[in-house]
Order: sequence, then C-alpha cells, then structure tokens
Amino acid sequence: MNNHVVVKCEHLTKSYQDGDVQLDILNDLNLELEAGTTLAIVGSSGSGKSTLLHLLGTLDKPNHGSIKIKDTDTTQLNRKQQADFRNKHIGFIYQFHHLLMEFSALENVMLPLLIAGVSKSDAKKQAIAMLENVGLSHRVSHKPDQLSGGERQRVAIARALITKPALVLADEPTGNLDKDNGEKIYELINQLKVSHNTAFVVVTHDLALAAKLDKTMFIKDGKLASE
Ligand SMILES: Nc1ncnc2c1ncn2[C@@H]1O[C@H](COP(=O)(O)OP(=O)(O)OP(=O)(O)O)[C@@H](O)[C@H]1O
Repeated sequence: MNNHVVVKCEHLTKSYQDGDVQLDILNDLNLELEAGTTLAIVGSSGSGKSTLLHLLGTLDKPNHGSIKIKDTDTTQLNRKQQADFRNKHIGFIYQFHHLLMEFSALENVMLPLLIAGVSKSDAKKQAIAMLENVGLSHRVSHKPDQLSGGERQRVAIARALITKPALVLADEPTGNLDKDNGEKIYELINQLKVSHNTAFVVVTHDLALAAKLDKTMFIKDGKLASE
C-alpha cells in the first residue's frame, strides 16, 4: 500500500439481522483516504454513517471485505489486538465531549498518554503543547464545567490527537455547538490535519460544514459516492 494511504476499505459489507429480515446497511463499499486529508461523510438518517465509523474504528467487524489502516487489515485482528491497534492509531471525537468532569483540561488530555505508559512529566509537557495547538493555553486548569461548549470540544479534540493517531474519526463533532463555534471546530480540524498529518473522517448532517473539508462523500444504498 502507498505510504501515504492511511485507510483503504475494499468490498465492505455490513448487515444486521432483524428477526427473519436481513438489513443490508453497507454493500460493497470502497474507500481510500490519504494522510493529512479530511473527508466528510453525509447521508440520510439510517444510511449507515455510524456503522461505517464503527467499522473503521475497529469497534465492530464487517460481514465481508477488508479494512486496511496503515497496512494492517484490522478485520483480521482479534479483540485484544483490535483494542491495542485502536489505542495506538485511532482517535475518536463524539458529539458529546465525554471528558472526565472531575479532571482539569490538562489532566483529561494527559490521560491517554499516561495509559500508554508515558511518564507524568512528559505527558504534561505534551498535553500543554497540544492544548496550545487547539487554542486553549489559557484554560489548562479549568474543569469541563468551567469551560464553554466549544472549549470542551477543543479539549476533546486535543485528547483525541495527543497520541498522534494516523486516523481520527468524528461523529457529528459540532452537533452540540452553535454555527460560529461549529465553524471554528472545522477550521481547527483543517489546521490539525496539516500540523499533525492526520486523516480525519467526519460524519455530519451539515453540508456547509462538510464543504470546509477536503472531500465530501455521500453514503447511499450502502455505498459511498462523490455526488
Ligand atoms: N446493532 C444493530 N442491530 C440492528 N440494526 C442496527 C444495528 N445498528 C444499526 N442498525 C440499523 O442500521 C441502520 C444504519 O444505522 P446507523 O446508525 O449507521 O445510521 P446513521 O447513518 O448513522 O444514522 P443517523 O444519521 O440517524 O445517526 C439503521 O437502520 C439502524 O437501525
């Protein structure tokens, strides 16, 4: 695989069994994404956007097809290997920030590094630098309930990127924010894809926000299309 290709999905199929009925959600879906690029995925409710993110995030397995992330076919890994792979190479951003409320912004961002075995002093240095990257150097000691919604989401983004994942998956990351703050988060994503060479896959309902990213793809009838 080309060094710059971070994600390559081939012939992905995902079905759910609902009683006697088989629901085919993804049907022979293909996707390729290079380092440092941002992809918006748009589609109607129930079209399979979250299903695709779960597969990319190694949180679920397809019925058929391969998902190569940085040259590893993650569908061939067992659960433990998938969890290790996920911790090393994939970052997640959700609609709701999922920060730990009793910890400061700094501690929340340090946590993935501490879990990965980085020393406390190094984790602190890196987390301060990352919070600076997302424009929050003046908020490091604040706890989540002392931050605005946009600031909380910036902390969540800093936490997702602190381990330098090759791929970041975001499910409606600005769903809880007003228009201005939503736009600022997309600007931040565009900044971080360059500074960190990260590939982002962002699910959104908002076509105007999707247009801020490098590519928009529509999910329909289980497949991705550019138009
Ligand atoms: N575990 C499951 N078992 C059965 N059906 C499921 C399961 N998970 C999802 N589905 C169905 O698969 C379809 C796709 O769901 P998914 O959450 O991927 O859609 P989505 O595009 O993210 O929708 P939304 O925009 O509403 O969040 C839906 O019809 C959903 O009901």
